[in-house]
Amino acid sequence: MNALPIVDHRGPGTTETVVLSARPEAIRLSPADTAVVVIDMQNAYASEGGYVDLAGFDIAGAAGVIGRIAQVLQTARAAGMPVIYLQNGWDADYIEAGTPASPNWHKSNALKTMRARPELAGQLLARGGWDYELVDALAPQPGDIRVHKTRYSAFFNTQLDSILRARGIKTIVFVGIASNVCVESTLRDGFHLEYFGVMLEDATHHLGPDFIQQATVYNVEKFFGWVSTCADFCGAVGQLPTKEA
Ligand SMILES: N/C=C\C(=O)O
Repeated sequence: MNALPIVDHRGPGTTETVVLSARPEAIRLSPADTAVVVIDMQNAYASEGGYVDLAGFDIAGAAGVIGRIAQVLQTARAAGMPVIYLQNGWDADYIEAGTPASPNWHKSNALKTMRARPELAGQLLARGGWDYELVDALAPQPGDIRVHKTRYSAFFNTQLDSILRARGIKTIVFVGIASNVCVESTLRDGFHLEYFGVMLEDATHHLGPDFIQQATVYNVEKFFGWVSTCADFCGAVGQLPTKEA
């Protein structure tokens, strides 16, 4: 029987690789060129009283995602994979958010919520505020990298691409919120920048109806990358030698 296909973008001689079970096919990972990118795990998107909760989105699934992301990050760090946190938001004066000349001004649900509820002015997604901060349960560890972004895709107006290329990263494992907004936007842009994107579907959470998560998973699996799970990632990467911190 023919062996199942395994995607592998490395040349001969790469050591320390594992095969991650994924859809539509398994993909080979190496800590030498794989990073875990944590999208927007901020109070704004995952905590009660944060921006998306105030905007009326259902964040009930966020707590489970936080626990699974914590497992993924612990496993990735032990294997020596870079962990890169993205935080979405703007300066306290919202200069970076744009004006009515920017579609962000019109589409950002954070900005629209503050315009509808003036008592929230200056509180949502403002750098330095609680809403913008990462959730306590996923506090960065020594060696982790933090990148600020001002739009959905982490590849616009940021140093993410050069941070990844400067480390020889070719594969990005995505976790975080929101699956269908910042996660999918960044994974799609990563595809066009020649990165192999892997979405850990149970370590992401969507904004909107449940079918939205299925739609993003379908898009990634069919057009932009690969889909796997927290358990498969930890099971595979957990087999790699532990790197000294
Ligand atoms: N990030 C995902 C959505 C938003 O910021 O409104």
